[in-house]
Amino acid sequence: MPAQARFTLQTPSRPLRLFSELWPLLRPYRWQILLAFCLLSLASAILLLVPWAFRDLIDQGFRTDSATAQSMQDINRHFIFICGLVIVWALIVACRYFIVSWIGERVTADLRTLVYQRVLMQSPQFFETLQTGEVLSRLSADTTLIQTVVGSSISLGLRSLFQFIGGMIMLAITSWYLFSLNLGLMLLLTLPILLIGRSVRKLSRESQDRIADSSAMAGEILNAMPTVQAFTQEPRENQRFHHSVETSFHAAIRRIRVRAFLAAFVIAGISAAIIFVLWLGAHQVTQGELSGGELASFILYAALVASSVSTIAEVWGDIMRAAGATERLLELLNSEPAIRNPSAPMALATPSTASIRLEKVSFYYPSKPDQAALDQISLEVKTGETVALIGPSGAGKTTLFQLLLRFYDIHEGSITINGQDIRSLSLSSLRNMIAIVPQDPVIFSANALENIRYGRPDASDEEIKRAAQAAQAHTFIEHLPQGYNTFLGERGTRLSGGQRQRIAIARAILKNAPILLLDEATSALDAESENLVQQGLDMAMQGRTTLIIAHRLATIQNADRIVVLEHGRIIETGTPHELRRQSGLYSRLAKLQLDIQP
Ligand SMILES: Nc1ncnc2c1ncn2[C@@H]1O[C@H](COP(=O)(O)OP(=O)(O)OP(=O)(O)O)[C@@H](O)[C@H]1O
Repeated sequence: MPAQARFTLQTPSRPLRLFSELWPLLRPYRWQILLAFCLLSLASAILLLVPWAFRDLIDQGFRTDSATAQSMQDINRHFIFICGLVIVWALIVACRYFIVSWIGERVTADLRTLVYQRVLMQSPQFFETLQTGEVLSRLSADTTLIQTVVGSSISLGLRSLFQFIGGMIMLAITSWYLFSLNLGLMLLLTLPILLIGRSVRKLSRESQDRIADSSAMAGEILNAMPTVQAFTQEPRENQRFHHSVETSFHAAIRRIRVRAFLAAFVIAGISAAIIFVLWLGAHQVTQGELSGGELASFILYAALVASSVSTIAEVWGDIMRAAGATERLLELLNSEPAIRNPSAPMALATPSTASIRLEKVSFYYPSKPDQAALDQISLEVKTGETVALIGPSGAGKTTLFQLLLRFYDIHEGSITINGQDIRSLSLSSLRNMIAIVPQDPVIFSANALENIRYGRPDASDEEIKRAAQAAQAHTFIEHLPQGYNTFLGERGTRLSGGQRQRIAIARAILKNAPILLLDEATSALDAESENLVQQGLDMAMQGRTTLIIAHRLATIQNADRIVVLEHGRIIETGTPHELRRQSGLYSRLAKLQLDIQP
């Protein structure tokens, strides 16, 4: 998919702003966050005490003038104190690690659920521009990045920040002169680090986008394997995927190169500054301006500060990377569905019966704004009536079904069910009134029982079997290796086209909705099964308002009325008998299809 066609939405681009947008996700765990923060502060404080204890150990414990039993005891006491500090520190670190990782996992799980919920709310228009593979990549790769940051990098960064601040304070206490020199040099280094960090973020978003591209491509091809193999396009698809993977590799390498440079810059710059300051410190000791213990603790604090800075730089890179991922997830999370529930939905007037009325309906697909898919369509279908829609391919028959289900909103006119505009009903009550057998039925990777139950989740096994019998699916299901418990394979790959259609019909019959939409429901059946299924459908249609799309006219001879569509307009309407007598499209088709003598 070309980059410009990808679904995009304006989101704030500053990393900290992005994280503040994540705050609603973190808020439920604020007590855990507070606890982690306390443990973090405590661990950092303890770590900062260690060089202090060493200073005392060197300056008091190693005094050459008093190698007595007393000084040995002092040394032992100092060592026991340091050991105790380290053990407490280790325990606190373990607790903090557990809590912070827990928060990371929890927030990621919540984020995945939220994004998925949001995606399921979207109308078909959304999926025309965003490939499923890309959504999957955002759900897995992007959320994993955020998990890394929330579950480890932030705590690492905070710990380093505490150590950095604490270390700087201790440096200042130990030797103000050396400290101010150190600080000046470090400030000089900050600006370039921030600038490089910014470019890491841009490159990171780029790299995640390229990964999503290749996932989207793989998703599409894996769904179309039989076609790929039938056209022997495997080498081409391999090549295309290879190219896409290479592009994402190069995008990742560009990011890694900048990060590597950032790491080298930080380590070299900070170390050089510290070595320079230590060199000055060593001179001070020889001149008696600083004690040996003070220089030793200064060295330890400086090492602590240096390692904190390099961790902060590393974490900053991670945060920039995750900011790119957050941006992409927020796009999904903030995307408003094109079709929304009305703010105050009307209750259904009569939920068990339905009459449909279309008045001067015009509709343009969003991707074809200049070409009307339906043009000034007016049609009334009374309760219990069966109306067949026929017409050449592309006439707008399926579109009409999509509009009844409110997958898209019309541009002109109105669609009412029982006199209520469908835009005033909640999406669920509207769609609960309609059972559809689509052109290309979907079979889920579950057994036959569960696949039919999709029509009505609370249906009993008995009801499911009755629906299957009505749809002429019972016999073939019974002959499957484990009968109704047979796993039907992903997307029903273990079923024939006709069998898939019969499962879909059973599902629609089970739903028991007042409106039945059949989109070429029997097109994949042989004449004999078609006849049988037709009987099932005839039963299902009884008392229901039915719209049938059919190319084979033989299947709609019992319809109350036939509506002929062409180029999005109704060109003929009447009973099969009436239309036969006119010299329009229907009678021409009927001559071709129905009058053929064997
Ligand atoms: N999602 C879409 N985006 C843009 N245009 C679309 C979309 N779906 C259908 N169309 C266009 O709208 C017109 C009507 O399509 P529709 O699927 O309703 O035809 P149909 O009568 O059901 O055809 P068929 O008998 O082949 O199923 C066609 O020109 C088609 O190209």
